[in-house]
Amino acid sequence: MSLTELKEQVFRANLDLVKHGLVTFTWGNVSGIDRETGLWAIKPSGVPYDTMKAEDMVVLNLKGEVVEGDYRPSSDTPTHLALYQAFEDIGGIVHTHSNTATSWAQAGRSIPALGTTHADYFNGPIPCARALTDEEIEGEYEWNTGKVIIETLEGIPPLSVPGILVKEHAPFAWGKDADNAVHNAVVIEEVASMALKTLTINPQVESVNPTLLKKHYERKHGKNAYYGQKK
Ligand SMILES: O=C(CO)[C@@H](O)[C@@H](O)COP(=O)(O)O
Repeated sequence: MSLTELKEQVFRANLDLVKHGLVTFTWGNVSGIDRETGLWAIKPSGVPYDTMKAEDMVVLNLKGEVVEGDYRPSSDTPTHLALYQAFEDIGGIVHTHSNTATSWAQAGRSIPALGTTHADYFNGPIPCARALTDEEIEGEYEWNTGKVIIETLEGIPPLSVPGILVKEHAPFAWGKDADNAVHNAVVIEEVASMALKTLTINPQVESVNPTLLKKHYERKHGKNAYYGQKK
């Protein structure tokens, strides 16, 4: 993929956050990586979405060095870098402050899998990573945010649970590319909202039947997936 194509793809994915109502002002970012070259692009920090252009995307390598771009990259760049370094399967990352998912994060609660909408995308609860310590906040804060995400995902294949909440902060989502990561960020907000309503209507609900969770997850993502059309 050319750098122009990568920047265009990441730019469009960032605009999709606006289209899906996942960002207020500049509160979010999307990145995407070309695994063949190890180069990745992320939106510039604090640039309004309505004036941002594809050529404003900042390109970095997997050491975190900027290789192209006139702007300062997203403030969350070290978090994205930590995740790309740790998880070779992921090709795109999204961070938002979408309302309901952020409310779960602020409450420090994982989002339980309560039904098939959730199970179609997440093979289990959407975990809530711990809050950062004072030392982690005062040190390399954004890098340490990546570190607590990686710590929370230990033993979980990242594409089977393509997103997480960070306590006192907000959601992060990922996917096979930038578009897929945005798709998963939309799903996180939707299932966060549904779970909140479900538990408001009936606080006794605990979890979807695990057999139903497995069926729905595997029919979309399993070895013998049959949802949708053959590629
Ligand atoms: O988390 C926050 C703010 O709390 C940031 O992710 C958000 O404002 C987006 O910042 P950038 O414009 O990507 O630097």
